[in-house]
Amino acid sequence: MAEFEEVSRKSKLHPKPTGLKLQYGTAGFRTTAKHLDHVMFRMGLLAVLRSKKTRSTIGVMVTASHNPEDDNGVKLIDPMGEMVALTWEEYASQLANAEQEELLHSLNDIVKKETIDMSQEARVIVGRDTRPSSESLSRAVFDGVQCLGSHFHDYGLVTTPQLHYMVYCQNTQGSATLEDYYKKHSQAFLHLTKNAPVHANAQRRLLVDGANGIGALKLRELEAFLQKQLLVALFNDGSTGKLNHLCGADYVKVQQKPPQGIQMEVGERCCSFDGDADRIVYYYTNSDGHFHLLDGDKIATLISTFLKELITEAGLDLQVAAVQTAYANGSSTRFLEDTMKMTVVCTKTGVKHLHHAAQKFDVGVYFEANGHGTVLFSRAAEEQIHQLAKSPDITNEKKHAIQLLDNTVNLINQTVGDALSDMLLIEAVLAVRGMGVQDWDAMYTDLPNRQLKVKVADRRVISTTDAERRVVSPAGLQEAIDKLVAKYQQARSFVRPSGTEDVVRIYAEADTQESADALAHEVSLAVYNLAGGVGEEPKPLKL
Ligand SMILES: CC(=O)N[C@H]1[C@@H](OP(=O)(O)O)O[C@H](CO)[C@@H](O)[C@@H]1O
Ligand SMILES: [Mg+2]
Repeated sequence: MAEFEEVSRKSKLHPKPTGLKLQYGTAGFRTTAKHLDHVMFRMGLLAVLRSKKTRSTIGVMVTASHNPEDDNGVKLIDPMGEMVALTWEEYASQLANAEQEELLHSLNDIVKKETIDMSQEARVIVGRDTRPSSESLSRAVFDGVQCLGSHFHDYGLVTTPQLHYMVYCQNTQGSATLEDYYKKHSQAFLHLTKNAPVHANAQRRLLVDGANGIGALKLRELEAFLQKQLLVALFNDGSTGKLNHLCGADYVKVQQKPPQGIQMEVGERCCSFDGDADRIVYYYTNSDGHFHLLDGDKIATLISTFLKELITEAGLDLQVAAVQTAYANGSSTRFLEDTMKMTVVCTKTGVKHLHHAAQKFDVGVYFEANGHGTVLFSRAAEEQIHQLAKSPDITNEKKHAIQLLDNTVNLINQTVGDALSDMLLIEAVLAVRGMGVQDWDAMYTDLPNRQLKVKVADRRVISTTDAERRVVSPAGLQEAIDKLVAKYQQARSFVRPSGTEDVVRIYAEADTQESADALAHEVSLAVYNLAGGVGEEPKPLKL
């Protein structure tokens, strides 16, 4: 095709290392930054095709989220701000893996399969995180877009959820600025909190660990819109430390300890973002120095309880459901089902699965235990809420509830989990309900748990079923896990191959930390022995 002449020329400037194979994984491509230039160029090309196909603006985000600073990655964003459709993930892998001389063929193949009208206009928007490699990698994306004769707009440094939101706005309102994003979310926050009770616990400042990343920069920008209604003390703002190094949401969740670089007093409310600010976890230490983590499960519980109460108070008939993965703490599932009488759905790991499951309800609250999540309102539910909020003839009590609910809808970034918007929502709920972080923590007590990783020769030998909660192959592994679990009280364990790292993940929970650690270790030995472990045999954990 004539359109591809320029691609042929330019692609030589972005050569693919021969033989390198990459997969569009759970959250896009992710690997060491030096292997990604050709991938970025090609994702620029693919974004143009996707834009032509959908006749909409498509987003390309350059980030590797919580990975180390030297890694990078790229995620594609579909027209309504959601993650790119599954078939296009496959095209992405196909295009990224085509050897240099196969590139045009591969491109043509996608054009044919998708019957793309190449004369259709395309528009691509691009954003990036603060990694040193991100700027030049985003230039490779621009090159890809331009050599198919298309336009791009560079949003520069933005969080992943901000770019998702920009894509959504471009395709619904025709324009989008970061200022719109800050105004919309901060106004909803201010409306929600303006009449909140003055409560000693809720008044204190919030300590934020910015993971030395983009979230820190963008929090500073957001702060200017908050009229001092939220006092933020920002740590790990990127001025000295390394991105995600000994800090950030992933570190805090997996290590179950505070990040370095934060100065927290007993009982102070703290939170951590991850490297692209699409995850958040909260924590505090109590007077005996004990660290308390309030992860995605606790966040989901706080938010769904709040929404459910407001919906009831407003007299609306809307079903609130929670969507979790197997990593959700068993106590949270029990609390939601038994105490809150809510429908709880369990999906496979990866937010796209949770997002799709949440779309099936009037109000779907979805969170991964690691702190990535948001709330989805069906179009009809949102419409009902907005209409009732405008209605003049309702009681004062209902009016109060519906206005809170209406502002809550406006505060939520429904396109994807968003650390900034989730943070404002949590802060608003705590303020409105006059709750401190300990009150929130006391809603239920987490079962002690442990996550481990085991390296095996080929993690694909492990296949799972029942939303990854049971192993199908290799033979005997599930039976071994069942036997080990039966030795402990309130125990649960499962294993699955990671979608982002070359490891098998082990999860265990039980009535005590000792039991959870012992179970996790025994299950990792079973994996090592039955699924082709490599390297040293897993050792017991030292407490
Ligand atoms: C246990 C865990 O936290 N897994 C993470 C991790 O996936 P794995 O497939 O487990 O590597 O990265 C995903 C992308 O960020 C995230 O969606 C998921 O929750
Ligand atoms: Mg992230």
